[in-house]
Amino acid sequence: MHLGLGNFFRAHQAWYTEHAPDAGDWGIAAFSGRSADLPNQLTAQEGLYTLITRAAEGDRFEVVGSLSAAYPGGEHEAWLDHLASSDVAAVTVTVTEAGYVRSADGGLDRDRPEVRQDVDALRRDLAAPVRTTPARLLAGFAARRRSDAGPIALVPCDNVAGNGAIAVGVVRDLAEMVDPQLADWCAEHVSKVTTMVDRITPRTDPGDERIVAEGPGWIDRAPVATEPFAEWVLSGAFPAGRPSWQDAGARFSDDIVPFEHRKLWLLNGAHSLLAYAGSIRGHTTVAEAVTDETCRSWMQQWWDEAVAHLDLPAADLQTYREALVTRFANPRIRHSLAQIATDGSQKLPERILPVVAEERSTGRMPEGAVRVLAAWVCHLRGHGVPVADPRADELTRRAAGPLPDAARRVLDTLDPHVGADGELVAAVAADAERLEREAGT
Ligand SMILES: NC(=O)c1ccc[n+]([C@@H]2O[C@H](COP(=O)([O-])OP(=O)(O)OC[C@H]3O[C@@H](n4cnc5c(N)ncnc54)[C@H](O)[C@@H]3O)[C@@H](O)[C@H]2O)c1
Ligand SMILES: O=P(O)(O)OC[C@@H](O)[C@@H](O)[C@H](O)[C@H](O)CO
Repeated sequence: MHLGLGNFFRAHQAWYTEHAPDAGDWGIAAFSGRSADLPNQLTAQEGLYTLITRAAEGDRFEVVGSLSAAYPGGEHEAWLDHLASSDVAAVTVTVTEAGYVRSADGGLDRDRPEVRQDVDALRRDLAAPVRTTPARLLAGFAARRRSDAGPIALVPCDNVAGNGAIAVGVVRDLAEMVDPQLADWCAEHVSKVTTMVDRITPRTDPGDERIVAEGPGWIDRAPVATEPFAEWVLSGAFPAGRPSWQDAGARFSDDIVPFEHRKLWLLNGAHSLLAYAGSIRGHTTVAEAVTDETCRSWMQQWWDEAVAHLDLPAADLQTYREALVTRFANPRIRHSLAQIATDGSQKLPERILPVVAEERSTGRMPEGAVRVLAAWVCHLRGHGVPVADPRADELTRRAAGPLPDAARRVLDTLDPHVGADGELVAAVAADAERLEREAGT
């Protein structure tokens, strides 16, 4: 099963399943977050869709057939029925960083109104409709317990370090509020799988339907375009089995941390830098921003700081950096900076702050990281692409007004230690002033 039926899942987990040699033994029932458009369209196409692999030299087309059913998120009964079946061995999840509804301490944000509503609903009836991801998972596991369908693997595929522990943790936090015995059942039956996922997959371009019609000649109302590169590293047990993803290129590792950090800091960190600083400089896509010499030098500066804290061979990291420049510069992938800039409050703690903490603990001022934070502050002050963030109101309020104080108020929301670091705040404020000056405001 999958929760978070969107473009990335279709280009990544569904594609790995399609390419596993035992693909014929498996199928995926996928549920959207809420919207019905994509699941309904996919159902009308019998779950089939075109994956366009978009290289700089041209497109390759393939029909992916691993999706056996697609449901709007609201179809809660179907969700429970599937999870209650012993045929289901694993549930993969892509619901964005914000979808895990965590508080600053990393656990479930118990005070969020939607979490409170779900707790009340589940206390009344474990099969009641619920909205948040932790509650949907918990309700599904309760249905599985009722039907005695056995263990299952929980496989989050969002860009968050330690995503396995995070997903299991928010479900456990919720279970303890709803039914402690269910928490015990989950501890015994839900296997935590941690993953590093990578494949740049932007929103579908409106012209892609026509490209598919004119290329292979298929009528497809839901194609998805992605880059040629794909990587999946997993760590954890699958007690009820899984497709042979390793034969489709996935890697299983007991030590996933260096891979997670390499990807989140180098790829996603650079993406965030380009999204905020690049859009302030007038760019709209990653490919445009990365051809700007200034943005590129800022990116290299950030990478120099980040790689110093990665426990991987230097030559591998250099190769990875060079490949990233090529991937970002792919002129045929239109990855909008506005899409990447969303939810900065959830992303920057993953992508930038671990390096800031390491650097500051040695007394250094990481100028590359400072620039990312400064560009985010400017973004919250109205520069570059518009703000879209679950905490947008609070953040834009904090970011308004004279700069050193505004920067401190904003950084405080990411991590109170960061907000309390006077030298860092001053450096971010000075950089933000510079960026605003250069942007002509
Ligand atoms: N697109 C990429 O290049 C890429 C690469 C690696 C990882 N990812 C991960 O996958 C996630 C989804 O990316 P996508 O490109 O598929 O996006 P998308 O917008 O195409 O699909 C996202 C899906 O998640 C659901 N969703 C969104 N917010 C939710 C929430 N708060 N609670 C529950 N469901 C929610 C949506 O309804 C939709 O079904 C990213 O946030 C990221 O963590 C994406
Ligand atoms: O998907 P998000 O919103 O977490 O982040 C935007 C991009 O940085 C991200 O999607 C990358 O393209 C992806 O992580 C590449 O594997």
